[in-house]
Amino acid sequence: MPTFDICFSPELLPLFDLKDKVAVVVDVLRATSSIVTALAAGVTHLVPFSGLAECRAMAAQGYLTAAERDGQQADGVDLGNSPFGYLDGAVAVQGRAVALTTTNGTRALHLSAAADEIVVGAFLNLGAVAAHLRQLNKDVVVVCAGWKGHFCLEDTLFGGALAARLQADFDTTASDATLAALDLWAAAAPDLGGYLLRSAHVRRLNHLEAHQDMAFCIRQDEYDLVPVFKDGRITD
Ligand SMILES: O=C(O)[C@H](CS(=O)(=O)O)OP(=O)(O)O
Repeated sequence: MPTFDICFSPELLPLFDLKDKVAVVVDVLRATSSIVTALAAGVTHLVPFSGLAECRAMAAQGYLTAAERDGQQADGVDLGNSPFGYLDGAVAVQGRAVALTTTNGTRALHLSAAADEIVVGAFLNLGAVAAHLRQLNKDVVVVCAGWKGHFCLEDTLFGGALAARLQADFDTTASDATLAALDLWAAAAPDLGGYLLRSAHVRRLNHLEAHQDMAFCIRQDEYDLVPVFKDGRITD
């Protein structure tokens, strides 16, 4: 049986050997939820950047630019980090490519480069990711983007939810991280929204008046797509 492990923060990635494994990068609030939503809304592909300047420069190549720092949309770009940016019609996204940089999510994607395949996970595409992993039948590491290197509840809960769906097909008992995430998921699942109200990121989003984002990002199985980060691009 393939193994299922969880890396609670990108800072812990040096302890993991991603070679020959599938990395599922997750940043529920909000980068990977926005990536999944962008592709569902008709974006052709996304290119994640670490730096703002490189991201902004992609406008010259016809890209829409999406950039966020500390939760706020950066100056001089088309979109921020809210999934609603791809849904509300203020910017026409259908058929466009997007250059993206965020505080935590794009960093986690780049730091997972050693993996055999890098999958973008969110509650929004939880079932599609689970089905894809079952099909690949390889060892999995969920890479939680966390917040500026710190552990965060929402990404860990995604790891627990994914482990719960894969318990019959993967060894989810070998790592304490997975066992802890499964327990956390069991505690939170009956009222995920209520549970997450206590989390630091939800408090940050509420402070930024991005109240609807959490409610949207915790919807499960909203989209049946599996974004993969390969050769610098994220495509479905
Ligand atoms: O925009 C977000 O949700 C975060 C930034 S912060 O944690 O709110 O400062 O970025 P992400 O890369 O999606 O974690």
